[in-house]
Order: sequence, then C-alpha cells, then structure tokens
Amino acid sequence: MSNSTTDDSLITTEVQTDSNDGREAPAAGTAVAARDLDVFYGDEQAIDDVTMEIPEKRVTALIGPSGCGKSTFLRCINRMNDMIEICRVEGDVEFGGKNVYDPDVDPVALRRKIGMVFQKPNPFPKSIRDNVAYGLKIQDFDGDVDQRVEESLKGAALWDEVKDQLDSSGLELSGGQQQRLCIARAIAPDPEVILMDEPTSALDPVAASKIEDLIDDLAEEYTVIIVTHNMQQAARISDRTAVFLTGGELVEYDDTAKIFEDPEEQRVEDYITGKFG
Ligand SMILES: Nc1ncnc2c1ncn2[C@@H]1O[C@H](COP(=O)(O)OP(=O)(O)OP(=O)(O)O)[C@@H](O)[C@H]1O
Repeated sequence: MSNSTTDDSLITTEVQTDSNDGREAPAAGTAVAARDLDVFYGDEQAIDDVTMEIPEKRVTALIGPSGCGKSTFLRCINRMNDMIEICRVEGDVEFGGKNVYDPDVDPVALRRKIGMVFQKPNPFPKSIRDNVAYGLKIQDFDGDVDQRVEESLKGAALWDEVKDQLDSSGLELSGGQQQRLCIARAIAPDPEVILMDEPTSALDPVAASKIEDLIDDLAEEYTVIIVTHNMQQAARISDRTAVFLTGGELVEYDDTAKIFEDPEEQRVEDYITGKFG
C-alpha cells in the first residue's frame, strides 16, 4: 500500500491513514505545516501560536534574533524536543497528513523521514562508510548498502573526495567535509525533509560556500528547512523566509525576495536593516 507519505512507516501500530480528526489537510505541495503551535520550557513560552505551511522541495529559511525560538521550532518538526524534559508542545505539526505529535507516531521512524544536520559537524568515531550506513543498519535496510553509501556521498558532494578512503575515520576529514558527511548520513535513509540548524556557522567561508551550493542542489529532491543567523545566506539560498522575533512570534513569512526587499512589517525591516538583533 502506498499513498504518499501518510505513512505506515511513521507509526508503530496500525491506524487508519485518514486519522487527522477532520483537520484541513495541507495543500498539495506542502511538506510540513505547523498549526497553532505553542512551545514551552517550563513556564517560559518559546514559540507563540505559530501557523505556517512549508513548501516541499524548496529551501525555507528561519531567521530572527538570538533566543527568538528558531531552533525550538526546527526541533519540533522531527520531535527532537522530546529529548528535553521540560519542553511541552501544544498544537500540531503536520507531515504526510498526520500530526507528528499523535501518540501512534514513532519518533525514530519520523526522524528517518525528517533528517537533521547540526551546527557543529558531528560524525561518529567510525569509518566514512559506517557513518553513512549507520541509519540504514538501524532500519534493517535490505538493499545494497555500498550502493546507497555511494549515492548518499554523491548527493552530499563528497564522493569524489573520499571514494578511495571509505574505511578511514570520518573524524580525519576537514570541518567542511565532516559537515558534508553528516549531510550524507542524513540523506542515506531517503528522507523527505532535511532540517539544518546553522549548518555553516562553524565553517570557514570556502567550506560554507560549498554547503550553500549543496543546499541548492538538495532542494531538487528534498525539502530543506534551515535556521541561519546569516541574513545574506538566507537571501542567497532560500525560496521562502520566516522571520521570528522575540517571544517566539512568527512576524512575517513570505517569498525571500519580498522579505528582504519589501517586507510588510516595520519590525521586520528594522531587523533586516540591522536596527536591532
Ligand atoms: N533546553 C532548553 N531549556 C530551557 N530553555 C530553553 C532550552 N532551549 C531553548 N530554551 C529557551 O527558549 C527560547 C528560544 O530558544 P531557541 O534556542 O529556540 O532560540 P533561537 O532563536 O534558536 O536562538 P539562537 O539564535 O541563539 O540559537 C530561549 O529563551 C531559550 O533560552
């Protein structure tokens, strides 16, 4: 049975696939939709009533001043916030026609569909091959692992640099190569969405520029959602930009050109022109 991503693969127990309680399904072409999303750490609210639809196979940038909730929002999408005990999420995050917070969703299966790349490259102390194959082993992948490793390294624009040293440690690579290795690891399980939390901020400009080019290529196949502090980067690489301001409020969300050239909100213009933040 296959009906796009209304996935049996997301859930551990058998449920009806149209079990979204009559909520409006995301419009065609929407990869992820947040609806009335609130997030709290204890009593502190980090995301305030955010509703947004993120288009598939596009790059969506999340920008805003420090502490405005960008990373929190990103982590809601694949339930990485589950790891933070005091974190409470209210509202929905829809993916594949299902709320990822429904009790029958398996967060591990979800994270195979929605991979993540972090600020600091974090390869495992394993060979390059094993780093990429890691997620496949967990999911009992029954295809050709070497072939998938090669495809993933190619997809991360790293294959040519490492094809003769697949058994060397991933930790021996440069910072930029390590980050591309982490991207290869994220795409190996064949996700639909890749979340990136400031993926270039720990890299030198040349390595960062390679990752930016790669992100552009990745968006042909995947939905990319990226948190960045670098407004030039958001302007360069994203199709849509969401501006969060203090208190976890989504102030404006539009085509990137519109946000940077003619924002509706004065607060957004002030932020983009460097008046605060
Ligand atoms: N693990 C946590 N425990 C408690 N509070 C947290 C935790 N993570 C984030 N917060 C709080 O939630 C709010 C939003 O933080 P978040 O890291 O999501 O913002 P951000 O916009 O990504 O910031 P930055 O740009 O500095 O990374 C902040 O007030 C922060 O202190």
